Amino acid sequence: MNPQLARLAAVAAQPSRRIIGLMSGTSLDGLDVALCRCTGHGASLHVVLEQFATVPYAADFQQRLRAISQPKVQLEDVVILNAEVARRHAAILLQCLAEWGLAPADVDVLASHGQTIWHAPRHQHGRADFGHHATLQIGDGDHLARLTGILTVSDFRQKHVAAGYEGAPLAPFADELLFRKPGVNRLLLNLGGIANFTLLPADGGPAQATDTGPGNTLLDTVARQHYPGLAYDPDGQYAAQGRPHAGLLAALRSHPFFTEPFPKTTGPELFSPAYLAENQRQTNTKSLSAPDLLATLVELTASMVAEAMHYYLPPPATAEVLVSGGGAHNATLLAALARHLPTSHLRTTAEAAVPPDAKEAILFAVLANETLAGSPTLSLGKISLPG
Ligand SMILES: Nc1ncnc2c1ncn2[C@@H]1O[C@H](COP(=O)(O)OP(=O)(O)OP(=O)(O)O)[C@@H](O)[C@H]1O
Ligand SMILES: CC(=O)N[C@H]1[C@@H]2OC[C@@H](O2)[C@@H](O)[C@@H]1O[C@H](C)C(=O)O
Repeated sequence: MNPQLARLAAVAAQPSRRIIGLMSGTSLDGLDVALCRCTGHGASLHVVLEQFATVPYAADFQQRLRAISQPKVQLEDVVILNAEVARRHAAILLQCLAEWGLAPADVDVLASHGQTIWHAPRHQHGRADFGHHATLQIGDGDHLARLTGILTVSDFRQKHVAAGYEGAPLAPFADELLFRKPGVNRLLLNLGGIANFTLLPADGGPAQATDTGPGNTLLDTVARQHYPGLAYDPDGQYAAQGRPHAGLLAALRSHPFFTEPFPKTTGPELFSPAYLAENQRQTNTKSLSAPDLLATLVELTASMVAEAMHYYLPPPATAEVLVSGGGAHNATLLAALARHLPTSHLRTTAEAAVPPDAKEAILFAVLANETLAGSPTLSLGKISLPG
């Protein structure tokens, strides 16, 4: 037997595994690296976050990732970035390990999401010649395994798509294991580039999950355009100085995504700078001040989260809302959510001992753990041997 297969079987049979989750999300801000100790699996899973870092991308690399997530690109650029994302992620990971005083041999498994460059659920591509969902993440797992020497599980979304789902959100698989609290409606709200949530019903019913629309992606676009040198609106301070523009908000809310049935997923392909610019053109709001624009977008994100939540949990039902993702730092966005969800209790996932910035990277560590050690009904991801 190939000794690497024996090692794979041994890691899968261990009572616990040290797994590094890597997540690069739709905000393109950097790579989240979560070193997790995963003990057990399924209902008996216990996860301890041993280390966490977000390593920001250099501006030029960020710009190239943004440029590749466009409808028309040079195929060669995609091919090269597939290898380059993996190489950069491997270098970042090795750097983190060195800073944490660890060697690759101290880690059992690498769980890598890669970078989504295009997400095409059926409702979004609408093609008559292909009636299925599709999505593409780059940053190849074989490169990661070879460059780090660590057994790698990657490309988690394709099996979900093959099974007839949209490839996202994958969060409910881990949210179920990490956050279920009997007798309480728990809503795990992730405010990344795109906003998505998992509802874990109080009655023990199945987890429900959906994307709700933009999270920070358009807020970041406006911050970058109007405040040179800023990547986002720090703590929502500029949005707090503005007032939502009712006409623009109504136009933004008229996007067909918002009338698609739940559950649904999307990406920055749809909620792009072009969508914002076109709605500003139609509503004569091109000269709206940056604070007013930001306030309008905060209102869009918050109202769409509330609308989706109320679809699954009509008032007066209440929920404990546990927020994660970078949007958890945007005080203006959190205040808008609190206004739209007056009967719910808004907290961050820190409430359940999961740091909000680390949650998505932990998710992929959990998914890899389940693939290796858990039930065969949830074996997402491809396995790459390092040799
Ligand atoms: N201090 C802060 N104030 C306001 N916003 C912030 C702050 N810190 C981070 N953010 C926002 O969070 C974003 C990054 O969030 P996160 O890393 O959760 O997104 P992501 O994982 O890339 O997205 P997704 O979950 O959609 O894939 C930043 O682009 C910014 O908009
Ligand atoms: C296709 C894709 O990359 N989707 C991401 C994105 O970022 C947030 C939201 O849209 C969510 O649906 C998903 O990520 C999380 C980790 C998920 O799958 O649960």
